[in-house]
Amino acid sequence: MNIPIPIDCTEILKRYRPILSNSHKGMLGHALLIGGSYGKIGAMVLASKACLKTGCGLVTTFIPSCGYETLQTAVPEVMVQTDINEKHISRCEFNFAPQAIGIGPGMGQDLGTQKAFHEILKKHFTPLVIDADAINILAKNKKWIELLPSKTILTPHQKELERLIGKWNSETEKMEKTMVLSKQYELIIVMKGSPTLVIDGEKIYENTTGNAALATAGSGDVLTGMITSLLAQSYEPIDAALLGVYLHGLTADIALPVTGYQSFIASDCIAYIGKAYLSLGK
Ligand SMILES: NC(=O)C1=CN([C@@H]2O[C@H](COP(=O)(O)OP(=O)(O)OC[C@H]3O[C@@H](n4cnc5c(N)ncnc54)[C@H](OP(=O)(O)O)[C@@H]3O)[C@@H](O)[C@H]2O)[C@@H](O)CC1
Ligand SMILES: Nc1ncnc2c1ncn2[C@@H]1O[C@H](COP(=O)(O)OP(=O)(O)O)[C@@H](O)[C@H]1O
Ligand SMILES: [Mg+2]
Repeated sequence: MNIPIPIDCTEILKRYRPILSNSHKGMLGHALLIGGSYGKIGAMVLASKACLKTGCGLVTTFIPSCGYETLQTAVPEVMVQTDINEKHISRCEFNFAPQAIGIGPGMGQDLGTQKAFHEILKKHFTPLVIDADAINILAKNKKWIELLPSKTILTPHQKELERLIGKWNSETEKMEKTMVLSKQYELIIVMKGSPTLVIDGEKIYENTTGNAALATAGSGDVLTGMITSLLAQSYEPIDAALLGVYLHGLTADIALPVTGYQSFIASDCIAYIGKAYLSLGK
């Protein structure tokens, strides 16, 4: 097994691009986040706010219509397009060309939503981040994995990974199975946990930031928004995955002396993205 490459400050500074003084929002990417369902619009509030706070110029969400007012009120900077269905996504049609799409947070797995997701995979070749229920839907429809563009980023937690690759008997077997999937379909797999590992074919990266404060509802939804933001800003997919995971962990490390472990919530993760960027020192 290859030795993991640490995702530390040195590795990140090789990949991080400071903002140009003449930047305008049109140069900083337009991200599309697709997800949410009745009772889980919060996942999209978190993901879309994190996407903006990570530097994307424009962010549009596509959600079921029940979430319209909630999202517009919670994050006025984010644009909202709605599905014809009230409670879950059933037909995903949008009227612009995003630089990156993040899909899955809070989306649910209704059969209509599965069909809509299949249509997106058949029609769009935009750089993709696949999380949560989008991973669960792929696990139920394994043939659809072939439709993912090369270097699509998947962000499973342990249970989602198990749904995707099946059970394992040891950590080594878990890694081997994940690497097989990554190599077979040219996917970048962010194995979320403590620590988070990023698999890109033969390469294994191990994150050095983050702590148990992140064990809180919605912190993965925030990570999806952050990685989608970096992809939309034209980072290479592997750089977007590594920088996203590193900054996400840093928010919790910086916040810890203020919030402690227990009171840190996903919204704190978003609030500390600015300090995480500043700590890169550029
Ligand atoms: N405010 C909102 O709108 C929010 C919306 N959300 C949305 O909800 C949807 C469902 O997402 P989800 O991850 O909660 O459900 P699911 O995939 O069944 O996993 C749960 C089970 O998996 C396990 N497990 C989890 N993590 C693990 C780990 N690190 N290591 C090991 N095991 C782990 C654990 O199993 P256990 O250990 O209990 O057996 C647990 O019971 C999804 O769309 C998401 O985006 C949430 O983000 C919350 C905020
Ligand atoms: N003990 C921990 N140490 C470090 N990071 C953690 C820990 N627990 C959770 N995390 C991180 O928090 C995030 C949780 O993601 P996920 O389970 O998808 O949450 P949600 O679906 O509620 O948004 C992942 O990035 C994971 O690595
Ligand atoms: Mg999650």
